[in-house]
Amino acid sequence: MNALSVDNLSSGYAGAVVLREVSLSLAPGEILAVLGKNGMGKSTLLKAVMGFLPKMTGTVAISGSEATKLSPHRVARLGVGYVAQEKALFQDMSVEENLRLAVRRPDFEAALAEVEASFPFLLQRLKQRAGTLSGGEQKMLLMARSLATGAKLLLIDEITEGLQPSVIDRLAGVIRSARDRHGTTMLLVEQHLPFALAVADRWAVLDRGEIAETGATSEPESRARVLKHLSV
Ligand SMILES: Nc1ncnc2c1ncn2[C@@H]1O[C@H](COP(=O)(O)OP(=O)(O)OP(=O)(O)O)[C@@H](O)[C@H]1O
Repeated sequence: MNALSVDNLSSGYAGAVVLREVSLSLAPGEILAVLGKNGMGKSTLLKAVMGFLPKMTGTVAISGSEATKLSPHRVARLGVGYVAQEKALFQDMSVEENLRLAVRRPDFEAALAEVEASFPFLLQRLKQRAGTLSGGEQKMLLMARSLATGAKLLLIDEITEGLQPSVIDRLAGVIRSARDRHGTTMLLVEQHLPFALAVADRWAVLDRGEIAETGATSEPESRARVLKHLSV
């Protein structure tokens, strides 16, 4: 059974159709990178799957459960985490409070172990107010927090934006390791092509709200095939 199945999904904003009959599926533990130029509908896809936007037509199923009409809260309860700047941190709360609020499991120690495995520097910052972390550090906390929740499916929107190259490399390792240890399935929207190709198993290019092309990242011609769509 697929961890995520999206079938013929169309969605958008008050009268404007952005996604047009998008279909994709992810097997459990699979990582799919969605690429494309600015404004092609990548973030819209994640928002529609998460339930922030109305689905005009089509269906979404999460681990076989029908999720097309569910609110974000109910989608989250199916084990889905949404990692995006706009659903970001509680700026006035400490790093620890941010983790405690997101991680509802009783064993907070296990969550801290997950943080240590991803970005250990955060353990020295538990009492610091999240809003006083640097932009890059906030992104690392966002990612560490999502992994610590134990979500089965993560929807990750441009996590690399604004991060320095060494942190991007570390993040790639963190994501692959989390997938290998927990079998987390991930749908990630990315602008950073080398990161996307290093982390994902498969890629899909969105062009004006439609899936234009897909491939496996193991295929040597992947980079050239994606770049063809990204040139202005
Ligand atoms: N709240 C909104 N109301 C109306 N239109 C919107 C809204 N949010 C996004 N759009 C439009 O939907 C289209 C797709 O936007 P989306 O953010 O999904 O693109 P994207 O592929 O993620 O782009 P980028 O790489 O620039 O982040 C754009 O034309 C955008 O202007």
